[in-house]
Amino acid sequence: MSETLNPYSDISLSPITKFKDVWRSEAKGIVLSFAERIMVKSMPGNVYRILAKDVRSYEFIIPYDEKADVGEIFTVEDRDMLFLARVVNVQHDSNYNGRWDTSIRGTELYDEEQIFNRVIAEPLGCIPRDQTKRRGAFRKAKTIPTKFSKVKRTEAEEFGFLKDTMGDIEVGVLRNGSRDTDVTVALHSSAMDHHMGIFATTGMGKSNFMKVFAASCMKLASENRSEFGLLIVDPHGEYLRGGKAGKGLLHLTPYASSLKCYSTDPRNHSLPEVSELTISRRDILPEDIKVLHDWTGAQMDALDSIERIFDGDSWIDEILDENGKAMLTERAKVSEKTVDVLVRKLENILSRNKYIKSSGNSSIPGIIEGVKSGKVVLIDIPNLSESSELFLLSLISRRIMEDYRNEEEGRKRCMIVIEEAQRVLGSDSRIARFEEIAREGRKFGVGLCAITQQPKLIDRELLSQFNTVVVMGLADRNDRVRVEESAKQDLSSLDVEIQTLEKGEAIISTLNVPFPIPAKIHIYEDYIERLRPSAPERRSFRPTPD
Ligand SMILES: Nc1ncnc2c1ncn2[C@@H]1O[C@H](COP(=O)(O)OP(=O)(O)OP(=O)(O)O)[C@@H](O)[C@H]1O
Repeated sequence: MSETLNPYSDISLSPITKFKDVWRSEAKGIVLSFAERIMVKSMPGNVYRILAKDVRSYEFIIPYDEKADVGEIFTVEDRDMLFLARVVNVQHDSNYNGRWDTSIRGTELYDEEQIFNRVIAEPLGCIPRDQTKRRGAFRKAKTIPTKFSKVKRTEAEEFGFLKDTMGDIEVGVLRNGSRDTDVTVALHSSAMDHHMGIFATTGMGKSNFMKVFAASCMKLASENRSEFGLLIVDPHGEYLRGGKAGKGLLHLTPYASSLKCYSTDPRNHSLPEVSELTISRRDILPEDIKVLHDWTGAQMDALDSIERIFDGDSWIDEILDENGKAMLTERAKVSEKTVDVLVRKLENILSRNKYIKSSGNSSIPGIIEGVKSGKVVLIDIPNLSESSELFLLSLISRRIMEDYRNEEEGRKRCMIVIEEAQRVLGSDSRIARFEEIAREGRKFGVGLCAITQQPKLIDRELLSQFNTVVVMGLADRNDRVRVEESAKQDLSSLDVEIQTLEKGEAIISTLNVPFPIPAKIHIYEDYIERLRPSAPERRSFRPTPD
């Protein structure tokens, strides 16, 4: 049942009521009653009054023709305390106690003085009025603001306390409803080995987010402030030079020294910033190639036997040789037919993945060195199959984990980006390597950044290991529920807001910030312009003209 705005039953002043008349009256110098003043004070500067309801939900009303956006943050002023609350819903409401009077009033269907919008807002916390800039002053609200406290749209300076809680990896600005503020939103490097999930329906801005994130990491590395290296394996070839309209990481020329690129695309090999990707046969273990095919049970057993019988450095050469084949049949009792199929498949893999070389240098030591020194390492593999992508990602991740298991002074932590993460962290499609990193990577300083359009397919328990969640618009209810269930901060009340997010808008739940932050992610192309020093630098990579 809707609550009448006029709390004084003995005064027959109808709610939003007579606003305009009363406002005019005061302007004319007519003395108003206390209740009338409450109404009047709700008008200028869009100040409202809190009406209800409890510690978990506030309600106030605004004129029927005024807007409040889901996600917008309002401040409730209660003497020396400010309570912040975020709009979770807006409803049509009236003083007709739920029964709409539809008789014609003049030319209208309703009496406009009796109708209003009821705003439902979720408390975020409270802060002493004189400490809005002080670190740690903001805390959860354990009580409700006094009834009829003033409510108004939160001003930029009241977000001052948030500036202190932000981290070092800039990704966007704080969004207040649909309005962007000038408060920078930045993630904490220290939270990155606690894993990060980027969840969004297709086209909502995941790749743009990753490029902005990588650009900030490159900036930190160039300033010697990077705390972790970032590994990106890009099967779409969009991060290096950019896509059709967008720009790539190579365009961030001032920080190019913090980017290490490897590519399988010969067109990129002439660029001095890019090395040709080569993987040596010696780098590969039988377990690595398991992701490259749908092997039968017998073939899987044979691969396990190879691991036991042959030397890890030379097993590919040995198995391609007649003596090696014979050894496998004799010592591991693998049937000749299975050995033949296995060898044929292996030859097939080698001919399709030309970056696997029988001799020469491997890129892997350089990749690991790049990550350990806190750089962004980009592995550009356009036109390779999905299985080749997973093979490379899995192989490099294994080598990183092997390295990171040993203590090493001065080494930076590492974050591995996985696109379409449901393929490797799914309830039905897990790859042991990534499951292992999700569960225990943080012990060794290795974190995952899982990007997916379908978080509902990610294993529930693995998802709960993700301490930073960036949600960018999820149309599917099951996807939202899965993310809301596993996020460390309560996102359930933000369901409507998540459904209404536009491209590039996000809700970020992460460690060290007091509530899930509504953000507008920078557009990469604009952001790198901002990062560019005014004096142009001479670099060998010449971006193609726009
Ligand atoms: N922060 C942003 N602000 C404004 N527009 C954005 C933003 N991020 C992305 N967009 C718009 O959305 C489009 C799609 O972005 P992007 O390619 O990053 O989405 P995606 O989620 O990675 O898509 P896909 O799932 O198809 O790979 C961009 O071309 C751009 O027009």
